Amino acid sequence: MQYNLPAPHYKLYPKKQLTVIKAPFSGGQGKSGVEFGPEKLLEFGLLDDIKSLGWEYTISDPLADLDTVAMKSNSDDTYKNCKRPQMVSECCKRIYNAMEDAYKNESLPITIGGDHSIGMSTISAFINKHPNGGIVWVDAHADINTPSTTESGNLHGCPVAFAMGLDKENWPPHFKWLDSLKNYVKPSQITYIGLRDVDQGEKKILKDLGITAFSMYHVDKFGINEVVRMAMEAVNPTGENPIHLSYDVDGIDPLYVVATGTPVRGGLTLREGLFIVEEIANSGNLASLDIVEVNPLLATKDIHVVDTVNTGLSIARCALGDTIL
Ligand SMILES: NC(=[NH2+])NCCC[C@H](N)C(=O)O
Ligand SMILES: [Mn+2]
Ligand SMILES: [Mn+2]
Repeated sequence: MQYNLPAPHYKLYPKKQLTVIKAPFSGGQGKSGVEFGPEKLLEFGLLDDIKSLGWEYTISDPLADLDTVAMKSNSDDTYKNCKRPQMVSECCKRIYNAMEDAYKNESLPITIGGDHSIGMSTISAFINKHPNGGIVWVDAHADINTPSTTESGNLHGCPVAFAMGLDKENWPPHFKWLDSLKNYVKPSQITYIGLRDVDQGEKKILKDLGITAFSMYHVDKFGINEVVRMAMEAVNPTGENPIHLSYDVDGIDPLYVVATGTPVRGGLTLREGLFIVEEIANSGNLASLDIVEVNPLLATKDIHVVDTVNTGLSIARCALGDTIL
């Protein structure tokens, strides 16, 4: 006997077409290796997984002609506290355009990183395509520092603030293109799951703006099923609006995801992490997906790379309709 449960479906993509956007990018933080994330996900079989779930794919490689190594070593590329704004801006603009093209072709964009600074483009592109959409951001971190609050100066800790237009007076001038977009993400349009390392300045922003956020405490208190239900209700009260899922693999506990730049203990179990994705697939509203912060160089043992990359692949498969039964 099997219970009749909701199943994955895709209201926005009846033709089951998707675009893999490669974002081999590490300029939003200091460690090297996260630029090899996309390559590893592909090497471990992302495209076969996609095909076997009945999707057709195209690949978009918007950074292909950039010398990101040279860009990263350019020591002039700082603005006030922010590290590498020119590089981050140039790469993010290209990823924004790649997202826009995918949406235009009715092809589900899956952006594979690379560090999470690219989230500023993916959630901006999403909200400009779907002004009533909702964003679910799975992460140990809130990534909502502004140029004024960031302590590290790493822009992968700031993408949400940029996409919301916060602290514009202090933006590096390179981010003009983002400023000229029609829509910013509104506080009611984003929710977090998995938080456990939030900076003081970020806590104040979350509180002041009234952003719905579910930390690991909430997951323990209510259970993942209820947290996902509340999160979906917060950003998509009618249940009809498109959803963007921005998935930082460090949302999942470092027991499963070792090879990532800013691991924090006490995270989601692998199953909790995948359940979030399954529920979004079951809603029928998935519009786009990011999988970021896989850093294959940050592992002392091969098995750690295997675990981390396979976690990334599992996220992709759950999003695309894989089910256990
Ligand atoms: N995408 C990430 N892994 N972000 C980590 C951010 C850590 C810290 N809050 C910072 O702003 O530097
Ligand atoms: Mn994170
Ligand atoms: Mn993140």
